[in-house]
Amino acid sequence: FADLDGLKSRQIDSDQLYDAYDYVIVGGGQSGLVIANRLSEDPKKTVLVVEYGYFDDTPGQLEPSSGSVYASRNLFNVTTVPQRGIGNREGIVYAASVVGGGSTVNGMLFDRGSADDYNNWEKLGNPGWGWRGLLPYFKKSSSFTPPRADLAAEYNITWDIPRAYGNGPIQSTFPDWQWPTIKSQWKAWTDLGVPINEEGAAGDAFGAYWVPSNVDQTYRRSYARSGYFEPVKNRRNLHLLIGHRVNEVLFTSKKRAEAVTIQARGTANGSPTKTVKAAQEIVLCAGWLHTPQILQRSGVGPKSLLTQAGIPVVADLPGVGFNLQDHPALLLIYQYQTDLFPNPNSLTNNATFQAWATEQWASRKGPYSIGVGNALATVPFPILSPTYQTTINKAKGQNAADYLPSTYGPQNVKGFLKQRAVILDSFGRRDNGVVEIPFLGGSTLSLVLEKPLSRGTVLLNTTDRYAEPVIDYNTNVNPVDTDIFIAVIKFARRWFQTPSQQHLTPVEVYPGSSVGTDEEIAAHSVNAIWPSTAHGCGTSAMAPRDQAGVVSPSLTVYGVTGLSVGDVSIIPIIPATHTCATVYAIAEKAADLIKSRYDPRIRPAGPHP
Ligand SMILES: Cc1cc2nc3c(=O)[nH]c(=O)nc-3n(C[C@H](O)[C@H](O)[C@H](O)COP(=O)(O)OP(=O)(O)OC[C@H]3O[C@@H](n4cnc5c(N)ncnc54)[C@H](O)[C@@H]3O)c2cc1C
Repeated sequence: FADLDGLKSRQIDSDQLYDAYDYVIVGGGQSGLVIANRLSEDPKKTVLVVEYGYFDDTPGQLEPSSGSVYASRNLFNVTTVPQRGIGNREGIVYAASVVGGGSTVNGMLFDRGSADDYNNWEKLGNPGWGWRGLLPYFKKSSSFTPPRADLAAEYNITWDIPRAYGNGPIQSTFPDWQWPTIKSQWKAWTDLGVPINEEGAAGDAFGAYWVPSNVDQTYRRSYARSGYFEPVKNRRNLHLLIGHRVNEVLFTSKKRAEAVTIQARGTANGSPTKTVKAAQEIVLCAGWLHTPQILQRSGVGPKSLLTQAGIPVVADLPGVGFNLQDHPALLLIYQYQTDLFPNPNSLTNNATFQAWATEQWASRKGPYSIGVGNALATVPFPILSPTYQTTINKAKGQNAADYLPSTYGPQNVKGFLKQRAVILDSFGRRDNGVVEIPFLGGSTLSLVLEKPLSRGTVLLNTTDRYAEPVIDYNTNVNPVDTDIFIAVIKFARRWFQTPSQQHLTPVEVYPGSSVGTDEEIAAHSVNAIWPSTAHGCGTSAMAPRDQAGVVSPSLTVYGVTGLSVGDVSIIPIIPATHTCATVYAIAEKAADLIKSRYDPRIRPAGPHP
């Protein structure tokens, strides 16, 4: 950050705010900074970004080895309501509050969903949002540098740059290190009939595949701030106001979004606010948790909720804050009794190895470059379980409303049924996964549910609209989700017992042999599942309006003008991937769509209506 002062020159005080900008972007997180960069490319357009968080310049934040330590200062301090599907436990909530948002704090695993996942979005009635419509934006946002040739050869690390990457600002590569045990783990997937794919990021994110980290070539975080914000620090037409919260969007009598109200962070609710106008558009990028909250606070949301909160209804949109999805997960812990040396535990239980690793890292080499790992198995249902068809039939036979929150009205149920139809098609496919199993050479596995049927809500606190919203993931309420957890635990146990892993002598530690039957696994899951792997999405979904959609395929909010959403909350169905790369593609596409509204010469890339 040699040029940090230059970077921060785009940062303004609230008394430097103009009265009006062409574009006002709410949230300077991951998507907000992408869109700010693209919209300010035209020096004649003025752009304001309002961000609640601050800059975080802590070096540890930028290293892969800090990837799993999520600093609380960069996250909103929120939790869920008791989750009835997991024994009334409260769930941890991950929502970033820092310049760069989730891209500043995340685990830097940089993967994409399968082509089928995005094609499902298009099938819901969102032309232009299938794999072909998004690939140009995946490419535009990212670039890839191959790893060391000897490491790639030894571990058979594969990639395909022409099919997957462009010259985009977010850099990605593989670390300088792999744990030897991972070789047997790769073979174990083949033992189980899981296909190995050369390049997951080319639409083939199913089976087992290598995934780069979003780091530069010295293994430092490559994120929205470094990739999209620092390079535009000299643009006079771009302002960033940090440490401020947008409270509401204000509408004209003709329902045109014309301004936002802004309050300094740390001041009491109800304190004076500043009002800033947008001549062209207000773009909400406040993330899955706060984009719906701002909409609801502004009178755009389910009428019954708004009425209860005493907020005049501008547009009755039952989907705002509904359709909440994430990837719930649980742990399976084994011990390799005859483990290879070194292994991931060597960093904590072997002082000599640790000292060597620290010395290596001083020259940006060795195990500390590895972060959260770089290999995933995203397992299709027909490979995961011989009874997958029974589960599909069970889901088809369900009365959907029985498992949705009681606040879901007819439009919400209709939207869910449309989703369910395409998801169940994907359940039967071999080119899309229902669970994800990350592996890196260790013997603790997170087993992650990729296509949950349970849906939750983010609802305005009706007695204090400026307090954090009420979050309910509704985790594990649909019994189909439990069935898939049962299947993945059994499958992962088989994986440890494959011939390829026997020389490591794997022994199960948790949950252990007392959890064997399906009933026992289901009961265990209730106590073991956590609701979120930080992939919250869906709360301002892109879908037809009569299916509880909040935004159109152009990302404009239904029922009003001058207002759009460009962040993770527009995702209609959670893809089987960590969401960061997808959010870059969404934000790049959002920027093109916004520009094209005001400049007919600009055509969004890919097929589009
Ligand atoms: C801890 C964590 C770990 C993750 N790990 C991974 C990973 O390894 N790989 C991966 O692919 N994905 C990961 N993700 C997910 C991914 O990073 C997010 O999906 C993505 O960053 C979301 O981008 P966004 O722009 O929608 O929201 P964000 O980046 O969260 O941006 C929203 C911004 O809006 C601001 N804001 C909120 N309310 C207001 C308001 N009222 N006024 C002004 N500003 C406001 C917030 O402070 C925030 O900066 C992780 C996420 C988290 C939080």
